[in-house]
Amino acid sequence: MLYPLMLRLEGQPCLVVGGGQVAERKIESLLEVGARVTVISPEVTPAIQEWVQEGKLRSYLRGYQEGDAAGHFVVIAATDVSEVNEMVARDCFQRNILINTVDIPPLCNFYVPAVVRRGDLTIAISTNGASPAVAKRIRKKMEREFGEEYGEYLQVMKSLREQVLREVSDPEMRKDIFERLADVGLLDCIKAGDEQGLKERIAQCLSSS
Ligand SMILES: C[C@@]1(CC(=O)O)c2cc3[nH]c(cc4nc(cc5[nH]c(cc(n2)[C@H]1CCC(=O)O)[C@@](C)(CC(=O)O)[C@@H]5CCC(=O)O)C(CC(=O)O)=C4CCC(=O)O)c(CCC(=O)O)c3CC(=O)O
Ligand SMILES: NC(=O)C1=CN([C@@H]2O[C@H](COP(=O)(O)OP(=O)(O)OC[C@H]3O[C@@H](n4cnc5c(N)ncnc54)[C@H](O)[C@@H]3O)[C@@H](O)[C@H]2O)C=CC1
Repeated sequence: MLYPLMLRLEGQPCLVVGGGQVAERKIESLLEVGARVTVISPEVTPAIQEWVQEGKLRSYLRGYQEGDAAGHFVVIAATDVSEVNEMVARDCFQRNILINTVDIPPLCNFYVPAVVRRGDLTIAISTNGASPAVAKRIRKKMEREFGEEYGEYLQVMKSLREQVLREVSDPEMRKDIFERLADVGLLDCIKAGDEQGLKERIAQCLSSS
């Protein structure tokens, strides 16, 4: 069984070995969260080439050499040559580096989940490696269920939470208010563009404290 984590990778050195379709997908998700990405691969896809030209990542256009993984926080071994991916994984296990080996699940100490993002909301889906295709399908289903309104909803909830943390000193009372706010249908108001209803419901929750 896997332990789910949300990692803060901003500014962290991450290495992707290989520059094909799978590497491209993993690089894109690393760049999205502000990781400092290096790619090592004799050849890269046009999209990766473009990111390099835009200065979004560093590239070494050559094969992986033993020890290249050293000094990285996260490494993704994404070549189409299993022996190379195995060497990368070995380097990482020796150094306690987080390693995702795209073609050999037992040589991963983490898997990449399918992800839905709506502002501060992140939904990560994993099938424990049983079926990435199913993870993708569930991701698409969740994308339909959790619309863009969740971004605004969580912004509202976040600022209300900050306000309550500032203004209400009793933790029990705060907890009650947060649960009422989460329960009172603010999402529906946002979805319907009902500003008035939103204000009324918030006021109701805050005043009955
Ligand atoms: C173990 C894991 C390691 C890791 O990569 O982290 C892994 C391993 C492997 N994937 C393979 C194949 C495919 N992977 C995808 C897609 C995704 N794979 C992702 C994650 C993971 N894949 C991890 C487990 C995640 C979990 O726990 O569920 C996703 C979620 C995240 C991402 O990669 O960004 C992303 C969907 C993102 C999205 O759309 O939302 C598709 C579908 C497609 O490409 O359209 C196919 C073809 C269909 C199929 O095989 O199901 C193969 C066999 C290759 C071969 O046939 O040889 C292996 C190796 C093996 O299983 O041995
Ligand atoms: N985990 C996942 O999500 C998935 C994994 N896979 C697996 O991922 C592997 C890679 O798939 P693709 O990206 O489609 O392959 P690809 O053929 O598009 O890319 C392979 C890349 O590896 C590079 N490479 C080859 N030898 C290298 C070396 N010695 N050092 C550094 N880079 C080297 C090549 O230059 C190329 O850029 C496949 O073998 C497949 O088993 C496939 C689909 C999904």
